[in-house]
Parts: sequence; C-alpha cells; structure tokens
Amino acid sequence: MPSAQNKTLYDKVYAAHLIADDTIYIDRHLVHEVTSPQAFEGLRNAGRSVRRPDCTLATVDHNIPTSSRATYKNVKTFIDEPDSRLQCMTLEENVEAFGLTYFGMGDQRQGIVHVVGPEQGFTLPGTTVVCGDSHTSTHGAFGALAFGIGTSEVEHVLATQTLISRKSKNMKVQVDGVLAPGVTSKDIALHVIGKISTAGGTGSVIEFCGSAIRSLSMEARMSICNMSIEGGARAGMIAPDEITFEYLKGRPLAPKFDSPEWHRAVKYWESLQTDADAKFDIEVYIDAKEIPPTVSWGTSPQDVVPITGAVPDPAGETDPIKKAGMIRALEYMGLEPHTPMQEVAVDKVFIGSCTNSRIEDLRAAAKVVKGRKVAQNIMRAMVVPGSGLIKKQAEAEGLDKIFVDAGFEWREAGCSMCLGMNPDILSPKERCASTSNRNFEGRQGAGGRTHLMSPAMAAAAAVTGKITDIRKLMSNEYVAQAEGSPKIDIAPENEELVSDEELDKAADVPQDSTPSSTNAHAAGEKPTGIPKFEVLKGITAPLPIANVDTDAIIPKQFLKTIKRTGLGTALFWALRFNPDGTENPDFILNKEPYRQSKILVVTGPNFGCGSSREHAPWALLDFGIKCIIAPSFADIFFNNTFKNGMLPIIISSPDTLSVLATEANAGQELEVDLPNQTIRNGAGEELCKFNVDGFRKHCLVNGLDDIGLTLQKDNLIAEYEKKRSIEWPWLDGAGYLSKHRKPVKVDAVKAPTTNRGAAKDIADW
Ligand SMILES: CC(C)[C@H](C(=O)O)[C@@H](O)C(=O)O
Ligand code: SF4
Repeated sequence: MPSAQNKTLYDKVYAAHLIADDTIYIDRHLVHEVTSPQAFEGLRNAGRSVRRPDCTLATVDHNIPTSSRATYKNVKTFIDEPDSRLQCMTLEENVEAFGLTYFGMGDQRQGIVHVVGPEQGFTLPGTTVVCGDSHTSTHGAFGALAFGIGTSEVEHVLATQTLISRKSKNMKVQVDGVLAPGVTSKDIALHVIGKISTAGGTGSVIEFCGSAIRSLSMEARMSICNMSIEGGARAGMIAPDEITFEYLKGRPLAPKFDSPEWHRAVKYWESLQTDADAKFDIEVYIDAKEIPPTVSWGTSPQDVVPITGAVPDPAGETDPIKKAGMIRALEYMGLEPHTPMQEVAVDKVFIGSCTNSRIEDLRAAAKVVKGRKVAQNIMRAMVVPGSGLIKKQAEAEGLDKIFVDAGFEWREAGCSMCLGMNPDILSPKERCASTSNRNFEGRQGAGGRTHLMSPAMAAAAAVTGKITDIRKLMSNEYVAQAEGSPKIDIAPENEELVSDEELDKAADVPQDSTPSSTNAHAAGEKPTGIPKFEVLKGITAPLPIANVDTDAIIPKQFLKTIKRTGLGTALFWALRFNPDGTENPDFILNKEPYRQSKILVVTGPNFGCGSSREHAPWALLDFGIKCIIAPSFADIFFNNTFKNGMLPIIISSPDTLSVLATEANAGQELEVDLPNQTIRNGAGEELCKFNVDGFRKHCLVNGLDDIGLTLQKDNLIAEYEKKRSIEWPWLDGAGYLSKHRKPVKVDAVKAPTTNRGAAKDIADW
C-alpha cells in the first residue's frame, strides 16, 4: 500500500470509502430501466429495502422513443414497443414503491443517465459513483471513482449502499501539449484506445493528466472518461480543479455556491490530487500535437486511423487471431484494404450518446453545419441532445434551427441510435457517422456499420456525404464555446411533478423514517443462496476469437426482458443465426457435441468487453455454460459471472491454453475442480492448476450470496455513514429527495400488482 505521501487520486478516493475487506461505500447510485428490473425483483424477493434513496437517482433513457413528446401523457400510452414499454413501466413502479427520485419522460431533467448526473450536480468530486451501465466511467471527469456494475451489483448497492470492489491497478495516461486545430477530446479518446487497445486498461483505473487534459472543459473531460471503458479500464479519473468547481457552481444537487458548505467542499476537493511521488503500475505518455482527427474503420473501438489514413490491410498482420478478426471486420464493414477513409460515403449521421450529446458537442456540430445543407446521399441525419435541459439550452441558443434548416432531425433526449434499443436504428449494411462510443457488430442495428468520430467530424460527414477531414471545413471561429449565450434554469420547478402530499400518499411513507433506519432486516440478515459451484465436468467448446464483446454475447434486442432467465436462445445471436433466422452450421455451438457445452475455452484475450449487461452471463448460463476459460476478461463481465454461480478462469500461459483448446477441439470433456483449483481431462488426468480469489471461491463453493454477507456488516456501514455525515455533510439526503420524498421502510414497500398491462398508470414525478 502506498504511504500517505505517495498516493494517486484513485488510491485516495478508494481509501476514503473503504469500510472493510474490499467493501467500499457508494455515495451515488444512478439507475436506469434496462439493468434494474431484476435488481428490484431481488430486493422484493428477499424483503429488502433501498438503504439510501437519498443517494439514488433514476431516469429512463435506453428504451424511450426520441420522437416529439408534444402528445406525451405517460409511458404506457407513449411507448409502442411492448417490451420497451414494460421496462419503463417497471422502473416507474419500482421508483414509486421504493421511494426514489426519478426523472421521467415528462420531466425536462430526464436524459441519458450519464448526462443527467453531472448536469444536476449529483456527481461530485471525491465520491464513489456506480450505475448498472459501463459508461459510468464518465463521472470520473470530476475526480470521482465511477464505474459500471452488473445487475446483481445494482441489487447489492440498493440493499447495502456498498460494493465489494477489489483495488485495481493505477494507470496513468498523460497527454501534454496543445491540441491541433480540429482535434477534440473525442479524438484523444479514440487515439488512446488505438494505442493501448480495448484491453489496455483491464484491471486498472486510468488517471488522465497532463497539460492537454487540464486545458479541457468539463464536458470534454467527460467524453474522455466516458470512453475509458472502451480502453478496458475499470474507471477513468481526472483530478478536480477550478474548471471542475466552476462547472459545479449553482448545480441543484451540489453544495450551495458560496455557502460555508461549498467552501468546505472545495477545500476537500482541492486535496484530491495525485501526490508528486506516487507510482503508477502502467504509464502512457502522449504528445497532444501528434493526435490527428481520428475515425474508426472496424468493429472495435481500437480499430482507428487518422482521418488522412486508409483502411488497413490484414495481409500485414502476423497474429492469426488478429488477422482473422480484421478480415471479419472488413467484410462486416463492407470495406476494402487501402481505401482512403475520406472516400468512404455514409448513409446516416448520428450526433448524440453519453459521449457526445452535451451542449458543447451540439455547438461544435452546429458551427460546421451552419449555412450548409445535409448532402443528398444522406438518408437521415439526427441530433439527439443528452437531456431535456440540453435540448432547451440548445433551443435558447438557436442551434435547433441551424440543424433543422440544414436538414437534420432535432430529437428528444435519450440513448437513441447509440445502441438502438428504441426505434432509432440502422438497417443492414447502412453506414453511419456516429458520435457514440461503440462500433461493435450490430451495435446500431443488425448489420449496421458504425464509424466513430467527434461531433464536428460527424457534422462534416453530414454536409459532405462522406467521412471528411474536419479541418477542410473549419473557419477561424471554430471554438466549442458560446460567449454570452442565454442561460436556462437547470433546476426548473417542473409542472409535471406531482405534489408532496401525493408523493407521500403514493409511497405510503412513514414520516419518521431516516436513511440509516431503512435496513429493517439488517440485524437478522442471513446470507441467501446462489447455485453452488464445486466440480463441473462437460463438453468444452473452443472459441478462437479476441475481444468478444457483450453485444456479441447477447445483442441489445434481448435486453428488454425484466427476468434473468430464458436468454440461452439469444446467446451469440449474430454468430449462431443467419439473418433469415436459420442456424449458421459453421458456428461451434451449432455443432455436435458442442450443443451440450458446459465450458468455453476462449483463446483470444479480453472476453466480455464492452457493456455491463449481466444478460451476457445469464445467456451463457441459460445455454448451459457455467465456466469460461480465457487468457483475460473484461472487469465487469468477470464480476458478473461470479454473482451468478459461474466460474471465469484466467489461463495466461498460451501453452496451457493450447492444451485445453486441443481437448476442446477433439470434442473431449474437461473437468473443472474448484475446491482443488485444478482442470483435468475427461480421463481424470490433471492438465493444469488455476488461481481464484479466496473470497469468491468461498462464496461459489458454499453458494453464498454476498448481499447477505455484506448486510451482516451493517454496524460498519452505519458507522461509516455517521462519519460521512460529519465530514462530507453535502452528500446526505440533499436535493430533490429531501424536498419531495422520504425514504421508505422495508415493510412499507408495496409490491406492484403486476409488471404487465394491468399496472396502474404512473405519472412522472
Ligand atoms: C444497457 C447497458 C447495460 C449498456 C452498458 O452497460 O453499456 C448500454 O448502456 C450500452 O452502451 O451498451
Ligand atoms: S453508451 Fe449509448 S446506450 Fe450506453 S448509456 Fe451511453 S448513450 Fe446510452
């Protein structure tokens, strides 16, 4: 452990939240409709309450249509797609039943969860922030330790306000110097990922530092931290400074500006700097002037080239797994090696997502678009602001008019075509210039082709009809600022909000309840169960693919369920099935004996990268696969498997992996013995040993659910909360909740009548 003088920012925030044995306190929990239904269901089944409703903020973003809300009354009548509607209605029932602050579709503050948190001042320096969403890394721009979690962990945080989180490695990405004109924080992010790869940050928390980073606005910093998950990192962080404090001034959920509490908070926030002699496990140095406007060519965020570059040639790649991946990516993307990127025509343009949908992004795009028209060949160009308040701000500045005059659609806030869980999708083979963060196969729609780039570059592609070097369209006034622009109210008294009395009535709130008294069940808490894992013997399927992302393990259309079961048929959907729905006979799990597989041996690194969707392990489990062996795993996926009684095994020796893959290729069974940490062949001969974390092994072998175990530490959690109230009083029950709602006791939680149509309409509040 580093001494008091040589700590990184991450070391400091982690240490300040440590309660016991890798258990950290969570200050801020953001919730959305996709990854929460099963977590709330788990709470209900165990009779548990939400420990800190005052530290929890919910909104809908992934499933909602981005069409005009002029006729909006409620989600039940507004959302056509039944599964999307069900997921949003389920969230509304849950926030009502558990007494949580919620920004619904009728509320101007609704938006993408990672846009809303910072905008409201819910995200603060030095806090721990989690959400059932991989891009929670965004909030690290404030010097918060912010990371995505799976649904089981969402349940853990709701119930305990803590998380079991092992200390990660410290990684530094230092970018010094001045960015060249036309180069934005999105280009920094893409350039860094191209350099370190999508697995480069695995097991690490990245601190972004250096003069180029310091010069960035908060919004630009958020775009970089947002994409640190694409670099495989657990989280990205930037030390707070004057730019951070300036951004937080006047935010409704931040300490009141210039109050004694504000000054106390700023003093603390100023201490959140990496000490001069702190050591990092990994260091990456980049000269800002070497970063060009950057664009992706393939199906992984690491597949990037400078805008002046060309599509790469797999012929030059010697690693067989990488070469096969490149060939597949080029075929999927419909690109020929050596094609100059600027000759690639696009069909659609998407400006939005939690990476690039903030006001500065829209201003940068509008500057390029102003006085120009969307090119003839562009079938659809959309601007989707990240929140209702950003939309309002942009309209006050007249940006909507610039976009609409040019031929863009001006939409309502949501995730939209970033992943297309709502109606905004690409058709097969359509090519999109997108400001989002992921270009995985099928990400924006089955068969759709995504090129990642900055908002200015996407705007340039819209007006020229092809991928374009932004520098060709730039005028001298190109700056991401709007001097003297009108300021809108970011804490509007929302007419859509129902009255306090109605809220209290709706939640049946006991007036005397306090946050720390909500854990009515804590004292007698017994650990409940997950399936035990001891010895697993079975057919093992070989998978020689690198960077298998969770979108590939289970695509977005299957995330709309509110259950954990029945996802086996969706496993590896695009690999297993042809576009016409027939089976792809070449895919390993469609062959005998692999249809019966219980184990997967993956020979490429970084299995399970990308999204935090726990649907990925649920789908594997439902198919029958309980153990995955791979050279490395993405962090969130790795955690999620254990929570479901599954065992991910890291085998980093290529020779050992090849022995296991040979058995698998021969259709032989393997035997995984967890108590003895041994893998044997079908005849019982030992092939290798493996390592596993002691606590995780204990939970798996004994079938223990760690929520129950954590709740046994209730006195430590309560003690920490007392200390937190004294040291950082601004983190308690502030803002909207204290104004509108009180937390609920466990026995006041009413199970909703049903998750289906019979449930009563719930207005936004
Ligand atoms: C739905 C959610 C689990 C997912 C994530 O974790 O990232 C989504 O936001 C995405 O971008 O793929
Ligand atoms: S990455 Fe896309 S889908 Fe995921 S939270 Fe951000 S905007 Fe939504």
